[in-house]
Amino acid sequence: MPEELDELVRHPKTSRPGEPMRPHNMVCFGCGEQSPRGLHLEMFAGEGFSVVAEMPVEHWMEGGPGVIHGGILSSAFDDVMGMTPRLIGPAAVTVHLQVDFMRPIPVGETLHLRAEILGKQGRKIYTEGVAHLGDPTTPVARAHGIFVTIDARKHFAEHVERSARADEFKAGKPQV
Ligand SMILES: CCCCCCCC/C=C\CCCCCCCC(=O)SCCNC(=O)CCNC(=O)[C@H](O)C(C)(C)COP(=O)(O)OP(=O)(O)OC[C@H]1O[C@@H](n2cnc3c(N)ncnc32)[C@H](O)[C@@H]1OP(=O)(O)O
Repeated sequence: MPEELDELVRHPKTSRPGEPMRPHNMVCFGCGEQSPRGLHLEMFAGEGFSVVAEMPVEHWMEGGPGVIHGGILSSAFDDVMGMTPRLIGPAAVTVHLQVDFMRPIPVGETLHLRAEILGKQGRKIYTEGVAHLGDPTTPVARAHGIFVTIDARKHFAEHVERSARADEFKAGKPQV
């Protein structure tokens, strides 16, 4: 992370600590409640510049016998960490995601995820994610990611007609 960082300012309209964060797209694999095969993560604003979520580890998420698949864990981190830019304003997309798998994460447990903004420089937002199984002093995974702010309308303009919700988006309802 660079040494010279911008000041972080909470967006006046973002969720307050304890309040739900609005999904960025109802069919998002991570947080969309209408995603047919998604993680259906419900996220809440935490203290400071953080977002928290809980994810029950279900059988369909299995990778090694009885434990979570690494890609599912990475997806969960991507989405929870990807929600943090909303605390300060514009939408941002992942350009870099690094995951440390520290301990096995068994099926049947509930994964507690917390993501926070470490710093911002220009369009780049540096974030960290931590996951535990109920005891915050024993993390089972950690992630670091860089998100870059975008003009969402322009960024998705070329692809939006492939969306499961293309009609709504094209009708000018970017209400997500
Ligand atoms: C009409 C429709 C309306 C719809 C409205 C819907 C609203 C929805 C809202 C919000 C959605 C949020 C969704 C979150 C979902 C969870 C997160 C994901 O899974 S996202 C999916 C995976 N990610 C991507 O698909 C990005 C693919 N990448 C790109 O498209 C480009 O790289 C982009 C646009 C992000 C940046 O490209 P450039 O050309 O604009 O800018 P450059 O100069 O390349 O990068 C900007 C800065 O970032 C650094 N950078 C870029 N990549 C880097 C990297 N890999 N590592 C480190 N730094 C990197 C660069 O060095 C540069 O830094 P320096 O400003 O010069 O200091």
